[in-house]
Amino acid sequence: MTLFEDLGISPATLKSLKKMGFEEATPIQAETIPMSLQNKDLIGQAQTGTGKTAAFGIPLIDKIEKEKNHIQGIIIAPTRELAVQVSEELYKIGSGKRVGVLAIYGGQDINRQIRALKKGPHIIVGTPGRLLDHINRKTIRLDNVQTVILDEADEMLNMGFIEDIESILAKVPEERQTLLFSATMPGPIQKIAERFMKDPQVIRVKAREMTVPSIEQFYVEVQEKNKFDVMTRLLDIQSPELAIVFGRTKRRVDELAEALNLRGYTAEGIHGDLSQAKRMSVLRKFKEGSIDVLVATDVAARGLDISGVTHVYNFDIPQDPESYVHRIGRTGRAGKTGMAMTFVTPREKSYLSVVERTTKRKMERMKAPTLDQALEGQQRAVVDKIVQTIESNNLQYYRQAAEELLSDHDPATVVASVLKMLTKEPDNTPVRLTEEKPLPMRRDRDKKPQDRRRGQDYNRNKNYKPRTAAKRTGGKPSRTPR
Ligand SMILES: Nc1ncnc2c1ncn2[C@@H]1O[C@H](COP(=O)(O)OP(=O)(O)OP(=O)(O)O)[C@@H](O)[C@H]1O
Ligand SMILES: [Mg+2]
Repeated sequence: MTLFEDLGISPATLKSLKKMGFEEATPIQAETIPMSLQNKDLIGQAQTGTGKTAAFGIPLIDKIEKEKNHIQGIIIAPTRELAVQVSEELYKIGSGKRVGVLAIYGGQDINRQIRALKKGPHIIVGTPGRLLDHINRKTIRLDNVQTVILDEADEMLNMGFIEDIESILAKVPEERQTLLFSATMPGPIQKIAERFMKDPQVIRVKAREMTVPSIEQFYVEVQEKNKFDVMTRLLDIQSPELAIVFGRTKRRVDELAEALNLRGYTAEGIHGDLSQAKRMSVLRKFKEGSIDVLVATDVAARGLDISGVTHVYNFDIPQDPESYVHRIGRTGRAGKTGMAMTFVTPREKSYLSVVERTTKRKMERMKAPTLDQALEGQQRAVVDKIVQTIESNNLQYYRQAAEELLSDHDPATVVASVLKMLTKEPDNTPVRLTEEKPLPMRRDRDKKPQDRRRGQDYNRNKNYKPRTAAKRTGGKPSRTPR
């Protein structure tokens, strides 16, 4: 166990951590904070949900010279939502010291950002495209930046952001500290390290598995055409508090969200073709619990930290093990437990073993549930709710009606009809889902990272040409405005 007090952190920052309820440092924090405070270049890899944000955020905040009103640190993140989330966490860590943190991302009014920049923030968290925009307009100057952090570095490489990042780093003084963090560090990340870092230390938190042990992992073998029914039955049985469903493409995400709504679930999709306002509002509703199911593409959910996500459904099996790790890592965060279900069609079974080999963890087989089991699950959920209501013991206004009912009918009949009324019976409303082409039979183990994002373009760099996407869909990949 490592206490933050033993890591050389200033009292002001320790005070903020206390306020945030952080009692002890996680392993990646314990290992990287002291080195980072000494300005070393680092590559930090640790499992999802283990506090990498604070691992780079705490020393960054600590090193900020408060009186100097210029940008001293920048953090680059692959998506707008992640930039916002990271800036919020940093703001909290820096609240004791009153450090100025600003998120800068595409889809938000640039003039508003320029006004905020004039106030002299110490730290900027941004997406590559919009950061570059401001640099070119000279509304962001990086001459005094001492620390650069790439969060989800491997993802930014996948998305084709490398040239944007290179242009940004060219404006930062050479004698900076550069940090790279992600739960996955596939081979090509070495390229970034060689290009942008000075003799980086690699810190990998030693873990037997690449995924956290507190996530139970299952696979369900199912034919493509039965996937949706199986998923809704599982949702009925498992009754997640909050669930994330992953689909392979943006079209898939839209169709799944619509289909789930048709069957009576409150679901909304999130992906790169939606307006920024819509993306933000969907996430807000999901966090507040007014949506139970968030349907997402891989990219949309990278790094997101939403408490209360108890279940992850891989409706389409991910194309590579890294995506799997990040997808299921939306649950089981900060020591909580979670459950992940991966649907696999017979043709795609080889992907399952590739995932298992990489994560060094076997998924347990789960049988597709029957309709009866789904009904049972729903009933159980209602029974639980009734028990909770009994325990809350706030029933005086209902007693008289209850006693009248019981004088005319036997108790079991009364309770059974209440159960029937409250139970959401499994719903077979027909839905329309365009069949996804199965993933190609797997031969090559090391696909080029650029080939991964078929149809998933998300704030992507203009120089990025998703070769396979254009070919397969016959259309030009769209691009979200910066
Ligand atoms: N030392 C700590 N004690 C308690 N909670 C912590 C601590 N450090 C971080 N957390 C909380 O744990 C959660 C996960 O942290 P974070 O989002 O930084 O994980 P991550 O390692 O970046 O995951 P991912 O790989 O998915 O991006 C957050 O809610 C964060 O506030
Ligand atoms: Mg993170």
